[in-house]
Amino acid sequence: MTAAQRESARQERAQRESQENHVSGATVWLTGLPSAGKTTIAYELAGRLRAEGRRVEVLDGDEIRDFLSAGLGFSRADRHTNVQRIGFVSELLARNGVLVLVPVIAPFADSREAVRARHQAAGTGYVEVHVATPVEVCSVRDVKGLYAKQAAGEISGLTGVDDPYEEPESPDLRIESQDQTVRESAAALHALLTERGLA
Ligand SMILES: Nc1ncnc2c1ncn2[C@@H]1O[C@H](COP(=O)(O)OS(=O)(=O)O)[C@@H](OP(=O)(O)O)[C@H]1O
Ligand SMILES: Nc1ncnc2c1ncn2[C@@H]1O[C@H](COP(=O)(O)OP(=O)(O)O)[C@@H](O)[C@H]1O
Repeated sequence: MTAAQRESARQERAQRESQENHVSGATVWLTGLPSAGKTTIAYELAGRLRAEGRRVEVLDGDEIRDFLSAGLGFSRADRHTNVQRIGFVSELLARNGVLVLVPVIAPFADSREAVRARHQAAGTGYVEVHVATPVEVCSVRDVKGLYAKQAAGEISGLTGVDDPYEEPESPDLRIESQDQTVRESAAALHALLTERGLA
């Protein structure tokens, strides 16, 4: 079997599995700067969805970097590899009826597009959420002290400061977390998922 035939067979299998699963899973990717609120919103929403009886997983960026992406750094190539690995696992789970919340920076548009294309080819739902908290707010929150470390010259290559963040041009939802509570942010995303028949 050629590589093209293998890829075509893989896509057919993925589409068949997606159709056979009666509960529609999807990947919900929350992209944004460090301290934007991605993780907090993901866990708040996951709690609400689980209480409603939905199968949910959160693919937390930090956990992934401890296991699936252990050894990867923050170069452009490593971030791309990290995002593709997460996208691969997420699509597998989503295809099998799980609603997968992915609070991962994913700073490069081409990396995000490759993940979206993989979902599209398999017929698996994909929702992009830009947690669009401005860097001025993120750097005050500074949950992990990274902005302070960058300012002190202890680290470099911090997304949004001295490393690129390519904003999504047309996300399915943009959350301005600086203007609302965590519950309100999670509720906005819950409303979108309900509208799309995913929650
Ligand atoms: N240089 C640099 N730039 C950006 N982020 C950094 C960096 N060093 C460490 N961290 C912390 O790593 C956390 C996980 O990153 P991600 O896997 O989400 O990033 S990426 O999509 O691969 O770019 C990410 O988690 P969040 O703060 O939850 O976004 C950061 O806290
Ligand atoms: N509307 C909101 N949505 C999400 N987080 C918020 C909001 N308002 C304030 N925060 C706070 O911002 C911080 C975001 O941290 P975190 O979720 O770890 O960000 P990220 O995962 O994007 O790095 C938390 O301390 C959270 O309580």
